[in-house]
Amino acid sequence: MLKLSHISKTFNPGTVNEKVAIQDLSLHLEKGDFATIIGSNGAGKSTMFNAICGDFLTDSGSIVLDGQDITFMPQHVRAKNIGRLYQDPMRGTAPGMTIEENLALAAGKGGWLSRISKSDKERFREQLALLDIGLENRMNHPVGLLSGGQRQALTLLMATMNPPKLLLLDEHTAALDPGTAEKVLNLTKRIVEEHHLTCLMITHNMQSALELGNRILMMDSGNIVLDIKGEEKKGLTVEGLLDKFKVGVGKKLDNDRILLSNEK
Ligand SMILES: Nc1ncnc2c1ncn2[C@@H]1O[C@H](COP(=O)(O)OP(=O)(O)OP(=O)(O)O)[C@@H](O)[C@H]1O
Repeated sequence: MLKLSHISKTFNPGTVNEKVAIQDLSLHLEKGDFATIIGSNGAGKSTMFNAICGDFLTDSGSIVLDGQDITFMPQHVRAKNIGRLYQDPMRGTAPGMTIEENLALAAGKGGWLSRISKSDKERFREQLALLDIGLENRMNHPVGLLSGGQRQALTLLMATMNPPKLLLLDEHTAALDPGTAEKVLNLTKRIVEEHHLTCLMITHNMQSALELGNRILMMDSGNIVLDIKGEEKKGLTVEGLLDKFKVGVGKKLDNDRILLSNEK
């Protein structure tokens, strides 16, 4: 479903601010793969997502999504097949518009909000009810009034309403309190399974990295240094995961958000 072949990206080349963010990175995701990604600060995790989404063109390598070479495809065209959630719950929804209007946009009704039919409304209500956070009774409320967790749940629903070929989750629960984060993670798991989505999820939470998905990718210095799946993933503990990183990379996983979250 996704094939990154030898992609590289250096920011500000030839200047004092030159930074090699991605270096000869290759990754092959099968349809339905759900890989969690962990790595040190500045390892290139978000940059890899930006490269996939077409925020910039990579310096070298190719990106193939579902058999189609998208290496030079403009960002807005790729966006039709790629859903993305960010850490900031304020991104991905229009705060001044109602829940119903936001859903209509996600459903592809464009600017024609007057086209929301009775059956659309019913469908939206049913989908919101599945989130199980009471949003189905607040369809006419502006999204700006929702809490961070409610907004992330809604963004997740919107990003997967027309199931994307690839779902990219960039620490999408990091800004939420632990209880809400767990709810949104459970919801993520359910939606990904229901639609058999191919998904990449960056997280600093080692436990989530272990519990969700079928693969764990570890990144360091602009590359994927470990790809853990199958038998190797089964029964792995947080300590075991951190040990693997230390042995594989030759240093401790160094991420300030892991330290702040009181994990090892
Ligand atoms: N647009 C840019 N211009 C210059 N440097 C950039 C740009 N985007 C990213 N970088 C640099 O590239 C490196 C990789 O950044 P990236 O955000 O991908 O790391 P990350 O693994 O997501 O880190 P974190 O866990 O801290 O979010 C960093 O050194 C970062 O400062």
